[in-house]
Amino acid sequence: MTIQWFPGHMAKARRQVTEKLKLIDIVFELVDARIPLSSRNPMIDEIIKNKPRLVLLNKADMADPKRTKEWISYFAENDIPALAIDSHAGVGMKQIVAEANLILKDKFDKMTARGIRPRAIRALIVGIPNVGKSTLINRLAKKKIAQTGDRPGVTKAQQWIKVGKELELLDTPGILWPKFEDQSVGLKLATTGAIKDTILNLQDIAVYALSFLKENYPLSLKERYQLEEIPSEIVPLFDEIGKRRGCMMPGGMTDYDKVAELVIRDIRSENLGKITFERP
Ligand SMILES: Nc1nc2c(ncn2[C@@H]2O[C@H](COP(=O)(O)OP(=O)(O)OP(=O)(O)O)[C@@H](O)[C@H]2O)c(=O)[nH]1
Repeated sequence: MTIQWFPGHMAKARRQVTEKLKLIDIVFELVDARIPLSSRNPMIDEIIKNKPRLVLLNKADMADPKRTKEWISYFAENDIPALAIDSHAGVGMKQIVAEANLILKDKFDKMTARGIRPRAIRALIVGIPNVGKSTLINRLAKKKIAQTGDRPGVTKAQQWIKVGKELELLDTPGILWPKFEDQSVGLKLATTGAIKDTILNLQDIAVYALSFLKENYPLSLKERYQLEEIPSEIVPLFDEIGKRRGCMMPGGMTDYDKVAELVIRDIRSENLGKITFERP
């Protein structure tokens, strides 16, 4: 479902998350491992304030493992614990519980010392649309949780989902908006499929993606499209890919829309390998 983020919706989404923060011990901030900055909410620090937090770099199966390591170090240097996970396959689920236990150890030890009976850690998943919140909840719950959604504007009763004995999750995640201010953020969100293609021009997205790949993953580009050399200009690169892939119009002109579509599809289905679009 696409959400139109108007200022009123943002305020409401923020209020809903703020309300839920009162109920929980820790926030699991879900980001896309391929674009860990662009897939973050720009106001997240201000919204969650000093609530303990664990950043989860989701879809790590699609990201460049070398870059994922760099990102985890980057977050650690900023005193934010982070883990790489793949909610789709269920990789990293045990580490989430272990890491949450570690982060909250002091708080829970103090509670025990004061004679408060140990209880499960309570967590809330937050993230921008399409980052994998429902997939993660279902993975952790080990069953499919009904998707009633917590769209800005829709309210429902809170329910806890048990994850083993040690963790409880709020069943509806907090949905927050991405950064929109910066054109390159929009292009990255579109390239990875986080926002609908119709919002941005397909050729613009492909120009961004191909320019990035040319600089950062030239070998993947060469291999996928059987290019001997990568043209230094973007239009000849479109032409070359078009020629190799039969994206031509009658009369021998390159069908640029078709090339754009093909490239974007290839990126999203990992045909160009594991790619990360941002470095710390
Ligand atoms: N490869 C891969 N795909 C994932 C992963 N997690 C989620 N996905 C896919 O990403 C898409 C979006 O996942 P959802 O769980 O619906 O995302 P969401 O954050 O709940 O989205 P909204 O309901 O729009 O807020 C789905 O197609 C998932 O299958 C992952 O770790 N790896």
